[in-house]
Amino acid sequence: MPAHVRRPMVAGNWKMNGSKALVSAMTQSLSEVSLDNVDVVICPPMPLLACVEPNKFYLGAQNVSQYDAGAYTGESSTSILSELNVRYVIVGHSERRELFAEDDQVVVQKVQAVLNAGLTPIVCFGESLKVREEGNYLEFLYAQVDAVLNGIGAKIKDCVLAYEPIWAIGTGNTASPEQAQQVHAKVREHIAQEYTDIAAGLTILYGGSVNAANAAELFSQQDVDGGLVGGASLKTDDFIAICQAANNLD
Ligand SMILES: O=C[C@H](O)COP(=O)(O)O
Repeated sequence: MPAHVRRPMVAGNWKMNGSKALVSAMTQSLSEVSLDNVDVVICPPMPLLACVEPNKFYLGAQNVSQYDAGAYTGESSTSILSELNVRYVIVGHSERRELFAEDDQVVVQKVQAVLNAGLTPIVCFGESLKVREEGNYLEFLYAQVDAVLNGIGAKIKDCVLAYEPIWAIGTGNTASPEQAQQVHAKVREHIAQEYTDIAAGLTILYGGSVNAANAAELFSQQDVDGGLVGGASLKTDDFIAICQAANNLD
């Protein structure tokens, strides 16, 4: 059985960090390495999107409005993002869900808006430490995924998924490769119950304290198709090492 049937992806989520200088440094560093076997996505803060000229990587946004246009102060639409060469949009990150009260309904609306614009949502799901310790985390995760499936059906094939256990985000407490693989395989199986062929081809990223030292082992898991990287995506050398780990998979 081939170890990896899906093309790997590494997406760097800068969150509310970075600068024009980091855009230049990252663009330069990525231009100097060969990453032919991985899709690399950089997701800087919204205002920096306009400074990026994607070269050997794709551009991603960390958020988008669910509305098309109009009186929505502070929001950005899919059409504006498209003009800035954005190809991917992170939707449903736990920080958006928790800090900005985005529930499943809003997540679905945003996923629909992104798909309607011809862009690719990176749809995040993940459980808290409490839910994990209570033991029913798979049911919790299935419910998050089902909310999206119920909203978009077979269009799930045009999405990237990202499993981000909240307890692993920014904590250094990375999920073990076995923990990541278990969830990825179970979620893929869950989706396969209705969408067998789509599930097999679906890219499912892992996010939560991915770093240059642990990336290769995480990405070598059969159902882990790459990473959604926070803190380590702000350091050019570390981020490139993570991209190379995905690029160099068997
Ligand atoms: O979107 C990225 C994740 O929240 C992971 O962040 P982290 O790599 O800093 O743990």
